[in-house]
Amino acid sequence: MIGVGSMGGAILAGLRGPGVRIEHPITVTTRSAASAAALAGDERVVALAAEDDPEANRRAVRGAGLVILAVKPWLIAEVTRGIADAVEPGAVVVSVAAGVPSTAIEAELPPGVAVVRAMPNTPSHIGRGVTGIAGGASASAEQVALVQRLFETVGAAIVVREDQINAVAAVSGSGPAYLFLYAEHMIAAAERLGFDAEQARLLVQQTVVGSAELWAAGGEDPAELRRRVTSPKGTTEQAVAVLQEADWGALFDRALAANIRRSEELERGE
Ligand SMILES: NC(=O)C1=CN([C@@H]2O[C@H](COP(=O)(O)OP(=O)(O)OC[C@H]3O[C@@H](n4cnc5c(N)ncnc54)[C@H](O)[C@@H]3O)[C@@H](O)[C@H]2O)C=CC1
Ligand SMILES: O=C(O)[C@@H]1CCC=N1
Repeated sequence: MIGVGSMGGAILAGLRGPGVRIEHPITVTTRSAASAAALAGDERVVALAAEDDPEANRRAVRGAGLVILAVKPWLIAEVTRGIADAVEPGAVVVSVAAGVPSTAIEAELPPGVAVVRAMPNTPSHIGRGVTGIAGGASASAEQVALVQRLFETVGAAIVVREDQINAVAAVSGSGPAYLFLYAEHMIAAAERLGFDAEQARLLVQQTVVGSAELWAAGGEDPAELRRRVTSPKGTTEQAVAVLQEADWGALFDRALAANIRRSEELERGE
């Protein structure tokens, strides 16, 4: 794995979690020596720092059947170019970057190396992620299935068309941020009602986590779960009516469209 930041770190943490068996150590590269040192002491991970060793990325990919690129979108081409002659023939290179088409990565690699895009999210950290996976023209269905199995070890994974990856990024890749934004605002509103910071955080965190687990446990439609909270002529319906004034349908359409527009800008190198 090249790059162990927020997303690479979440995937790595998920892979190191209980229930995942790692047969061979995962070689990862970080930019700084301090980040590599933080990963020392676990026999399942070999961490090399680009700062210490300019050959780190090339060393990491030698002998690897599966390579995950988890650097920022604008570094993907440069990093891929740097490892191109060290990648094993027949290897699968997975990019989790938003806004970098598979063709741009394939262009940097020798023929015979497959490129697969994956759009995961940070709950992968605790094995609860969801990932959209799309093979480039260079990838076979078996190679796409292999990448799907990898991401299934850190959550759920679905195969989509590459032209849907930007939409996956908008919905679930960025999705945790929307939920945390909700939590931030709810905590602030609770504090304005007079709760101290600790109480406000507990009330909101337990509500978010408990509601999510309730949904996961029963699988009912969220509209039904909402109905069960909303007593006719009760208090919830008053708050929900105020919230609905914001026209969440249109608001989410605009937010997701802005997200997708940014992926398209990244695709154009902007
Ligand atoms: N953060 C998220 O929730 C998600 C991020 N992604 C994608 O994941 C990729 C990484 O994003 P983040 O993890 O958020 O960024 P980040 O900045 O936290 O992580 C990138 C890491 O790559 C390291 N790095 C940079 N150049 C390197 C090099 N030459 N060799 C080795 N390591 C190097 C950096 O030091 C940094 O730790 C992006 O392409 C993004 O589009 C995709 C889905 C979700
Ligand atoms: O914000 C970003 O660009 C990345 C892609 C999806 C989530 N985080």
